[in-house]
Amino acid sequence: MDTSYDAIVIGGGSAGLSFARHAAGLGAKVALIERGKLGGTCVNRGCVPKKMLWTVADALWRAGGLTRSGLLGPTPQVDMERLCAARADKLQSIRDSYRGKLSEAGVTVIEDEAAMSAPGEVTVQGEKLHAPRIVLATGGHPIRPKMEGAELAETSDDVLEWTALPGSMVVIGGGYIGCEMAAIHAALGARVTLVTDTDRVLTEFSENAAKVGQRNMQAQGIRIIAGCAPAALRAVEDGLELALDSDTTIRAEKVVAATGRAPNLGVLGALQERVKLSDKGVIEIDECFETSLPGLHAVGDCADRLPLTPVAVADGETLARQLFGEHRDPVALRDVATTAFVLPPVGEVGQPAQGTIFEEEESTPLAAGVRADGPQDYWGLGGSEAAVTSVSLVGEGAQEAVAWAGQMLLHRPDRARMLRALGVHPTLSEAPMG
Ligand SMILES: Cc1cc2nc3c(=O)[nH]c(=O)nc-3n(C[C@H](O)[C@H](O)[C@H](O)COP(=O)(O)OP(=O)(O)OC[C@H]3O[C@@H](n4cnc5c(N)ncnc54)[C@H](O)[C@@H]3O)c2cc1C
Ligand SMILES: NC(=O)c1ccc[n+]([C@@H]2O[C@H](COP(=O)([O-])OP(=O)(O)OC[C@H]3O[C@@H](n4cnc5c(N)ncnc54)[C@H](O)[C@@H]3O)[C@@H](O)[C@H]2O)c1
Repeated sequence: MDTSYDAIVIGGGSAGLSFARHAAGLGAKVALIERGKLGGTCVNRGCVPKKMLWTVADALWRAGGLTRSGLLGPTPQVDMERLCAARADKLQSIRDSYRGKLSEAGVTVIEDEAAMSAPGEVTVQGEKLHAPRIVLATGGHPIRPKMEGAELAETSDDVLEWTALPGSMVVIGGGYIGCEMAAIHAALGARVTLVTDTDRVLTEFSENAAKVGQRNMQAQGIRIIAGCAPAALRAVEDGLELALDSDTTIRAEKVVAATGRAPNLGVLGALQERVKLSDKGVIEIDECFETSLPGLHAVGDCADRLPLTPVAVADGETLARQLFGEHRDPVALRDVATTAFVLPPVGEVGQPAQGTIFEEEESTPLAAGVRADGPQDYWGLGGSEAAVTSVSLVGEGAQEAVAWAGQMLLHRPDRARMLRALGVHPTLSEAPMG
């Protein structure tokens, strides 16, 4: 094994893969070290398997809502064996494609656990490797709530490997993961309760969009208990019992903790003392993704950016260009579009905290896919008449539309200019034009 490189990247997820391929493409000699499966969280236990489940859940949910509009026939059933096989094939094909791209780019891939042994030095498989630039792209892991019996709860890592669907489940946490897991499994037929310690779900989104999202989840049959941090979890004969307080308990087959994630920092060993963390507990970085330890960079979920795949991928490429090509500024986080895959999705881009200048709730049922019992749609524009700075959407297709809305926001349009583009009728896009 070669022991000297221009850069060593630890972690083969979205950020690490992007850095390695781009740095090697710019002529650098790069080693990538991954202890698990190539592709990391997004490919193996995040976005991709989640979206596969969501797609099946969405189809069932749509079909259910269309019976009153005349869609009849046998109710579709989920065959978990087929779904798991399709998932395994899909994930393997993505991993294979990454492996091919790394090999084409000339990246040395080492599949084992890496540890930093000194600045500029990484130990793997008993060998010491050296590089003037070490890049941490180690991602994160789910954290459990502080309560008695928390170890009995499963996490999104487990849920995305389930081979059978539960009849009932409690989800703790009302963030992206909690809401997505709740909406998907409710559509797949489980009786779902979501318990969160905040006063509403999806607090990362603007209040009114999130409230519409929450009402849609309730309309799906999900029981939402807000403002509550459960006290204890214990095993009972037919499943689990979650104590909300001293008097109230809920029983369910499965309990899922979706109470946040923390960065994987074990790789730092004794060097951790020299690497500054932000208030959020992730690695603090400067404009060049450099940590407080010179020559050590961090990208993706372990760093203080936004824990989203497109950001991890863009930051990996930006750092590669900064180190081995021409300087490029990191993408501005204010312009990153995002979506919670509930039913229908809640999407947002920009800075909604700057105030709302236009809102419409419950647009025509036609826009909601001709469902007689259509869920509520929502359209919100934020900013000022002179400069629209955010778009919030709830409705079918919001996950696609919000990205294009983000393209418009890059040009900082005034409201009149933004509304000059007509929406397509009958779709979610036409609401703010009317
Ligand atoms: C359930 C779920 C759903 C999600 N859905 C979406 C979505 O729809 N859209 C979206 O944009 N984002 C989504 N995300 C977030 C997205 O998955 C992450 O932002 C992204 O995967 C982060 O990539 P990363 O490269 O920083 O980290 P990771 O993908 O976590 O990669 C880090 C890698 O480092 C490896 N590693 C760690 N320590 C070591 C070590 N010491 N030695 C060697 N290797 C090591 C790990 O094995 C891992 O493979 C989701 C996340 C979850 C959990
Ligand atoms: N669709 C997507 O793009 C997508 C999907 C999944 C995850 N992600 C990314 O992953 C990140 C992590 O997601 P997440 O949902 O794990 O974390 P999160 O921090 O967004 O949500 C955690 C939720 O759990 C609640 N909570 C924490 N402790 C609790 C307790 N003891 N009792 C009750 N509630 C409690 C919090 O108030 C919060 O609502 C997100 O910020 C997001 O960037 C993105």
